Amino acid sequence: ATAAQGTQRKARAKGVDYDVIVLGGGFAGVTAARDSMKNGYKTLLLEARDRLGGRTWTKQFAGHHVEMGGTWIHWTQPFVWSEVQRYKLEVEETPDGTIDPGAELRVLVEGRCEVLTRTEQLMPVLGAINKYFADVGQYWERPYDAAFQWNDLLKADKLSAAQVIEKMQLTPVQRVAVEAYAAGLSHAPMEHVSYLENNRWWALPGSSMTALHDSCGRYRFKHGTVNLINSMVEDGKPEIRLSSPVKSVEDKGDHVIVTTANGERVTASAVIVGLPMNVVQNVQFSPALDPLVAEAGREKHAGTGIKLLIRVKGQLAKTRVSTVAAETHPLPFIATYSQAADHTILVMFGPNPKLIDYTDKAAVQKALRDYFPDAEVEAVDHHPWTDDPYARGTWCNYKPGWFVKYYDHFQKDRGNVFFGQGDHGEGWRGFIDGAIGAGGAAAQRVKTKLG
Ligand SMILES: Cc1cc2nc3c(=O)[nH]c(=O)nc-3n(C[C@H](O)[C@H](O)[C@H](O)COP(=O)(O)OP(=O)(O)OC[C@H]3O[C@@H](n4cnc5c(N)ncnc54)[C@H](O)[C@@H]3O)c2cc1C
Repeated sequence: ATAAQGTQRKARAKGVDYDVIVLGGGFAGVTAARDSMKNGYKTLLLEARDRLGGRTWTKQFAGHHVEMGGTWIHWTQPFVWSEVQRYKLEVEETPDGTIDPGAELRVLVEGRCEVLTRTEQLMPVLGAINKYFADVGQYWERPYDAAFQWNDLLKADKLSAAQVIEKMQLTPVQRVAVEAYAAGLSHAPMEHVSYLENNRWWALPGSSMTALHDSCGRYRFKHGTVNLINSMVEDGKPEIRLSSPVKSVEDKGDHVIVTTANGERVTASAVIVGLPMNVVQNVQFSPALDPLVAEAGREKHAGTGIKLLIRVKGQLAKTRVSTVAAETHPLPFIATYSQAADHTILVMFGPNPKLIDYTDKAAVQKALRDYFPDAEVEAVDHHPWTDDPYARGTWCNYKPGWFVKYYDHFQKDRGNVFFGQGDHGEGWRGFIDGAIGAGGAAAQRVKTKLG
């Protein structure tokens, strides 16, 4: 991303360096910084890494540009889609990523690989997945308004995916598919998967499997998520300091002092926090963070899995193909990411990044051969998001019991410190869309405060 011209502007209040300082340069922070500049404020964005984008990262892998983190977007996601329209960004389709009639589904079950191709083989699996989500209307008639059915949410808050699936009458094949599906949405082991969170995803695009797959696995930025990050930066031109991890934030009442680990000290009238839920407590806030916000960060949201990119020789099947297995298998959910004449890029989502050494091509090939006996793995890559000190997790999903425990404590502004974190909020929380929404809303609240 380009650095900027924010320095040319003067802060409005006397005695401060900036009107607004934004912490974190993911989609939430970049949106907040762009909007603050557009609102007329001298704005500084402080980012710990040497790049912007946070949990999105467009990178080269085995001859393709790929996304190591957040990837798919859709027009049912209002904030990101308005950016796509605003900057006229191109999107491209993913060749696969769906389990629907017409595709081939390989299921590892009871030590064998079942290949489901015909509609009558696939329908019972799709039916079971539909059944898993059958209660959605009871909880999420309005997925942007948790308060609307709050009492119903509280009743189901403690339910894990594992508990719900346990009570369903399923064939072994159906069970594997439903479990892989629930764990795939949450990027977490089954007992950490909140049934309510799974249902929220189902409700958001319109409570159908086609709509869910289209919104979470079909369309992506043709020139990468970095294309939108760069468009926002060029548009807003905030001042940006990379490699500047924030250490402390002190609200003095009429100004806020921000100190970085490099020892820089900058002041502003307002601060917008765009940090991930799982690391926000590493910054020392004065006054202190709400203890429950810090506790949630230490406990960590459910998203702790791995997204692995695998380049394999040739094509694995004649049709579109996806695979599912139990969560104890190293590769429990695979779809096609890109195709070329002589190779295929697969994307794999699993709940446990430590199950095998995912940097080891041979280990990945061995596991892949459970589905495709002749598969030849040419390259693998992933980013260890859960070990990454500036993320400590993948996409945000609440654990069972979190609505009761934490919901009322998230996203509460305090004094001159405003919380615009993509891991919080209503609707597509935990997505690129939710981050843009949260950052934009925080910038708007700052505008109301500063005038
Ligand atoms: C593997 C994976 C797959 C995903 N798939 C999708 C998908 O397909 N579609 C989708 O919409 N979403 C997806 N997501 C989720 C999406 O990427 C995130 O929800 C979104 O990018 C979060 O944006 P954010 O700005 O809230 O947080 P982040 O992107 O994490 O940004 C926070 C920033 O704060 C910085 N930071 C942390 N600590 C400090 C500090 N002390 N000082 C300064 N800066 C700091 C971080 O370096 C980071 O840049 C996926 C995420 C992952 C990891």
